[in-house]
Amino acid sequence: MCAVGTPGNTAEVTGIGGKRHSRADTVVLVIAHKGFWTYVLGAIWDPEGGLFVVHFSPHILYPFFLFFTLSEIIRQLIKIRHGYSRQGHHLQRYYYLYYVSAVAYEANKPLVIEDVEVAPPQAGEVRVQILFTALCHTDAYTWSGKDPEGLFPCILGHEAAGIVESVGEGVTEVKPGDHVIPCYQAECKECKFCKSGKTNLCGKIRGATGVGVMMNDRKSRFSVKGTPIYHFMGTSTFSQYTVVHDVSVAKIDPQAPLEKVCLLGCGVPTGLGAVWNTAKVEAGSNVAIFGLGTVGLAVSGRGCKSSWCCTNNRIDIDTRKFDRAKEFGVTEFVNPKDHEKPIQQVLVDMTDGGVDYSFECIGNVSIMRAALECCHKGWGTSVIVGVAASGQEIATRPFQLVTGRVWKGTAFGGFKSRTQVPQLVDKYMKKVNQTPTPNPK
Ligand SMILES: NC(=O)C1=CN([C@@H]2O[C@H](COP(=O)(O)OP(=O)(O)OC[C@H]3O[C@@H](n4cnc5c(N)ncnc54)[C@H](O)[C@@H]3O)[C@@H](O)[C@H]2O)C=CC1
Ligand SMILES: N[C@@H](CCC(=O)N[C@@H](CSC=O)C(=O)NCC(=O)O)C(=O)O
Repeated sequence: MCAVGTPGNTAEVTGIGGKRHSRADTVVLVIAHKGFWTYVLGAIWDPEGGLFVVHFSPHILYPFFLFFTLSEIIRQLIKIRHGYSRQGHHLQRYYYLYYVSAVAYEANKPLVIEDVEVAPPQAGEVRVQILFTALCHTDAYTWSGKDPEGLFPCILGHEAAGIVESVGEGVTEVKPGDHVIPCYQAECKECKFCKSGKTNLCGKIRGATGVGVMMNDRKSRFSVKGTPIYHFMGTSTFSQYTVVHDVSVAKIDPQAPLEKVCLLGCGVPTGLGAVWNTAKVEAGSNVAIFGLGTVGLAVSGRGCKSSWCCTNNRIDIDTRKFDRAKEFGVTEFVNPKDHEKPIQQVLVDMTDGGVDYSFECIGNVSIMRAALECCHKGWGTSVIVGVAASGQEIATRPFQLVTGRVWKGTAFGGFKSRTQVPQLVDKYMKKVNQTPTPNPK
C-alpha cells in the first residue's frame, strides 16, 4: 500500500533509492513506514546538507517505482549511510523540483509535455502544486501567436487551484499546505491602483508578468535543460508546480473542491463581475450576450429578465451550448445567419429600441461594434470582455456614444483578486452546503 506523505508528518525512513537528475542534485525515493502505512516520498539529496524530503503526487510516483531497482536502492543506502526523514518544509524552498509541465515552444505548435526544472521561490514568491487547471480562451489566444505580449517558449495556463508547497522569504499571508487559487490579476493592496478603490488592476508586478519573468531578478523560475521558459500571466498553471508572486495567490477555504473552484481563477468571476461590478445590471434588464463559452455562460442568467445569445455564421451553432445556456437562464437565441439585416438592427427591432446591457464574450472587434450598437439609445451599456488580437481596433460612429450609449471594458470582472476570490469560494460553499443531498433511494 502506498500513500503520499502528508505535509508535516514524520515517519521512519526504511528505504532509499536514488536517480541522478539533470542538474547537480540527486532525486531520491524515500520509502517510509508509519504504523500500517508505507509512504513514498520524493527527496533531494544534497551532498553537503543531507537529505530533505519533498512530497510527490501519486501519478508521478508510480513511474518512479519502475525506475528504481533494488541495487540502486542499496547503492544509495550505502552512499547516504544515515537515512532519515525530516519535516522539510522550512528547507524545501531551497531546492529545485523537477516536474512535468506542458511547454508551448512556438505559437500554434502542439504543447510539449516536458520535465521542467522549477526553481525555489525567492523573496515574496510562492511555489504552488497545481492540482487542477482549466483552459480559458485567453490561453488559446496567446498560444495562437496573436497576443502582442505572447512569448515563447512559455508555460500557459491561468485558471487553476492548488496547494502551497513552499514560500520565499517575507511571505506571510500563505504557508505550505494552504489551498490557493493563483490570480493572474494581482492585488498588492499598496499600489496606487489598489488604493484607488476605482479599479481591480494592480500595478505592482504587471511590468514583470507582461514579459514572462518574476519581479525579483527579472528571470524565469522555469527551465528545461538550462533553457529558460517564460512565465505566462504570472501564473503558468499548465505545470505540476509553478512559482507565483505572493500578491498573486488567494488563500481559500481548504474544504472547497479544487476541481470546481479552479474556475474561480478566471472565467466565472469574469462573467459574474462583468454583470455585478462593471455593468451593475439591474434585475429585469434586457441583456444581449455574444459568445457562450465559460465567460458568456457566467454572464447569463444573473438577475436578467431575458438574455440573448448571438452567434454568426462563422461559428456553427453548437446546440450543446444552447442547451447549457438555457440551464443558466438564457431565454432567447438569435442566429445572425437567419437574418439579412445586421445583427444589431435585428436586436434593436426585437427589443423595442435596443437592449439595456450587452456583453461581448468572444474577442471579435466587429461583434464588439454590434454589441454596442444593439444597445438602447440614451442608456444602453456595452461591456467588452473578449480579448481581441494584436492590431485589431474597435470602431463605431461617435454618434452612438453622443446619444447615450456607454462602452466599457472589464478585466477579471472588476474583482479584487486576493480579497474577493476567497469570498466567491465561500459563496459557492454556502450554496453547496445549503443544497439538499439527493436521497440515495
Ligand atoms: N476580460 C477578461 O478579464 C477576460 C477575457 N476573456 C476573454 O473572453 C473571451 C471568451 O472567453 P471564453 O469564454 O473562455 O471563450 P470560449 O472559447 O469558451 O467561448 C467563446 C464562445 O464564443 C463563440 N464564438 C466565437 N466566435 C463567434 C462569433 N463570431 N459569433 C458568435 N459566437 C462566437 C464560440 O462558439 C464560443 O462559444 C475570450 O476572448 C477571452 O480571451 C476571458 C477571461 C477573462
Ligand atoms: N496580453 C494581452 C492582454 C490580454 C488581456 O486583456 N487580458 C485580460 C485578462 S484575459 C483573461 O483570461 C486582462 O485582465 N487584462 C488586464 C491586464 O492587465 O492584462 C494583450 O495585450 O492583448
